[in-house]
Amino acid sequence: MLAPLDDLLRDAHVVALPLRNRFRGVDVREVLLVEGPNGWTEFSPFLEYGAAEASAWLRATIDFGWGAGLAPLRERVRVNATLPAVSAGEVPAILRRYPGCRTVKVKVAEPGQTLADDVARVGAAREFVGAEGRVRIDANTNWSVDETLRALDELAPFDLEYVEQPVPSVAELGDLRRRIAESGLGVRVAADESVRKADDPLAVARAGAADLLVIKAQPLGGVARGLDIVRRTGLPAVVSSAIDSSVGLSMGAFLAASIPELPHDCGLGTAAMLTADVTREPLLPTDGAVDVRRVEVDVDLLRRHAAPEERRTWWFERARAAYAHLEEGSAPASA
Ligand SMILES: O=C(O)CCC(=O)C1=CC=C[C@@H](O)[C@@H]1C(=O)O
Ligand SMILES: [Mg+2]
Repeated sequence: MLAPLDDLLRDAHVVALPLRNRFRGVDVREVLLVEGPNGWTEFSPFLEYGAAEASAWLRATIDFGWGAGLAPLRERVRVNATLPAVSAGEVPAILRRYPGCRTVKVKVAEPGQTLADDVARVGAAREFVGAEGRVRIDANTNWSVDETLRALDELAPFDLEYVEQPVPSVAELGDLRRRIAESGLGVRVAADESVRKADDPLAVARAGAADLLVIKAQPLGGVARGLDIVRRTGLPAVVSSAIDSSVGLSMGAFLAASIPELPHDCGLGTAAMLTADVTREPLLPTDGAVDVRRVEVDVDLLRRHAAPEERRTWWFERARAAYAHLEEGSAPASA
């Protein structure tokens, strides 16, 4: 049962949170926040997403604010550091914002950069975490299978934990996985966009095209739906953020806490990427982990970081269009 839209939007706030470093082309993260009976919840699909895709995010928003919720299996979730496509020299200062984290996820294949830039950045990350640390890379579908194999060969000295969605399609992921096995490169393949942007989030697992899944709470329709995908695929899962405020990160933390086994650290440390947040107690990584807790939004911070009125109007219209999809029941299967 959907909460009435007016209930949803009546006291909603839209804030603009600047990032410390550009990430996925974003310098300022706009999010809509609203308080439901369960506590604060977030609606923050990336700006370029249409109403159909955004409807899965809105389903998550409603569920986290008004839904039944799941009892967490743990109070803390180990998280990785997230490294944007910065120069090797900037790496230590950024990674020091993730105290106690033993895993680093490195953005690679940034448009306009070279493989040499990626090798230098990954090398700096491996140096920072040491031999016991874990290093993973995320190319966000920007490579071909051949480019991925070449990159993995160049990056072999850094002993990668896994490569996240280097190529666009399920078929290419499957082809890459087979060729990695043949080559003896020994790098696992994680699916991300092939889960959260697919009409059928289970297809990549059914195709045997990934060793593990990146699971994001808002894009997949919330905690219960995210857990259902993990259960139905039987694959190891890494719960990762959508560069949300601490409110959306809290949703991700509850999802991570609902999954019985977490063999890889989760991508939920991204409050450290924000120069501002909406709570006096942001969900920042400490001792390599984040709390599984709801966050108390601070009214003064909402006011200080409020987006301009025209942006609030844009977000309200966006929520209405996404809600219309939910009401028509035409939300994508993954929602
Ligand atoms: O997984 C992490 O370490 C942080 C989250 C993260 O990397 C992402 C969040 C949202 C969209 C993408 O830019 C990116 C990803 O592809 O996983
Ligand atoms: Mg990814």
